[in-house]
Amino acid sequence: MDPELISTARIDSELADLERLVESGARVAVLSHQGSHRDGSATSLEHVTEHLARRLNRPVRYFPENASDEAVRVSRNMHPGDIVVFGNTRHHAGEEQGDAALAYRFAQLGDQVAVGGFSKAHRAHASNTGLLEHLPGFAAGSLVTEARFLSSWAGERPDTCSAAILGGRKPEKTLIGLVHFAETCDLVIPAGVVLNTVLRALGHDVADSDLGTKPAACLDAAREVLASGNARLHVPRTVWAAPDDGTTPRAAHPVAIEDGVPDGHAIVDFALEPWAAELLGKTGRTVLAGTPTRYLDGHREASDAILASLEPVAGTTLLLGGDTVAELPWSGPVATGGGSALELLATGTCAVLDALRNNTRLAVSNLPHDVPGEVNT
Ligand SMILES: Nc1ncnc2c1ncn2[C@@H]1O[C@H](COP(=O)(O)OP(=O)(O)O)[C@@H](O)[C@H]1O
Ligand SMILES: O=C(OP(=O)(O)O)[C@H](O)COP(=O)(O)O
Repeated sequence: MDPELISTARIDSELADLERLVESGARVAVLSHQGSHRDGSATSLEHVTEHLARRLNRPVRYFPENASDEAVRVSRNMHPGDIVVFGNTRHHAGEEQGDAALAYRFAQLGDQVAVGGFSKAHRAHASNTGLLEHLPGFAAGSLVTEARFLSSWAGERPDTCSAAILGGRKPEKTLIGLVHFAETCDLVIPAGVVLNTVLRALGHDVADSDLGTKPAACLDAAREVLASGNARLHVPRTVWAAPDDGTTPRAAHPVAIEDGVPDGHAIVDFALEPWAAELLGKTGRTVLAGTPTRYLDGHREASDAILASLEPVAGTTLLLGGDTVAELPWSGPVATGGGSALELLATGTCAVLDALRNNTRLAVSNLPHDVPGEVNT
């Protein structure tokens, strides 16, 4: 595997669709995302092209732009069966803002959209919902497969004991996951940044613990969940705190939560209470979204205890999310989307699925002639 690709699961889930398209004579312009314009983490996707070419056993070209006249020229010179990966959509500020002019430029690369990439189906971005304002589109097999698979996990199951473990760093784990599963599950185990937020909402000192990218909104959501009293929440008596950036496993030490996390320290792990481990072993359905601890940095106690309590059996346990699936040793059922899967489970839909439903009108009419103005790059 390419060392830059920690996990290829999300790319590989699109291979069958790409094969089907080229075999039917389509010219395939691939638009995909990684990182963010906001923090400068978006990089070239050339290494992805190499992986695709290897897996598809056919040439796949890379063109680093996607909204320029040159990119449109490249797309118009493609032949049936060609695949070109265009530049990372996150190089543009307008992508995550759902900028209409940028979406229009993306739409010049083709004449229909096959929407895959389930993991970003909850984002109303220029390259997914935006593009569907301008071109007729359809759900690629990868999107249909994940959405259909997850539908059996939606809703409540009063006939069985259910649990949710919510970890990781992204705010969706709190804003969607904690809020939703507190209503529908018998046991919720806050972990990762969700745990730090819940401990803070309970009035504990979490010192320099990571509170994610939307700390205020997540804190409000955690307070509401606690005030509702709906959920049986696991709150550990002991957490593991590490100084500095927590990357040295031996530097972590146990801290009684009542004593508060020492200054200059951050929570990196926690001790799963025996009653929760026992209950997890008896659940009929458990969802785990977000790595529970700083697993790759060697902080593994709670993650290992949780995984040891779970059965890797279809219909019983589901692991959700890019990093979660890539980081944890797990051979059971998974979904490649984290936030998108939580959104689908909580609301029954996602931004992209809604946009596809609205797009049927466009699919039978002519393409729009009104060209928005400036591209926001
Ligand atoms: N206590 C913690 N503090 C900071 N980061 C954490 C903590 N626990 C887990 N994490 C990090 O969360 C990351 C995964 O988060 P996230 O991106 O939300 O998951 P996913 O991609 O599966 O949706 C992991 O890389 C892990 O190191
Ligand atoms: O949310 C995502 O994955 P995740 O919820 O599994 O972390 C998608 O990769 C979307 O990426 P983004 O969070 O950069 O918009």
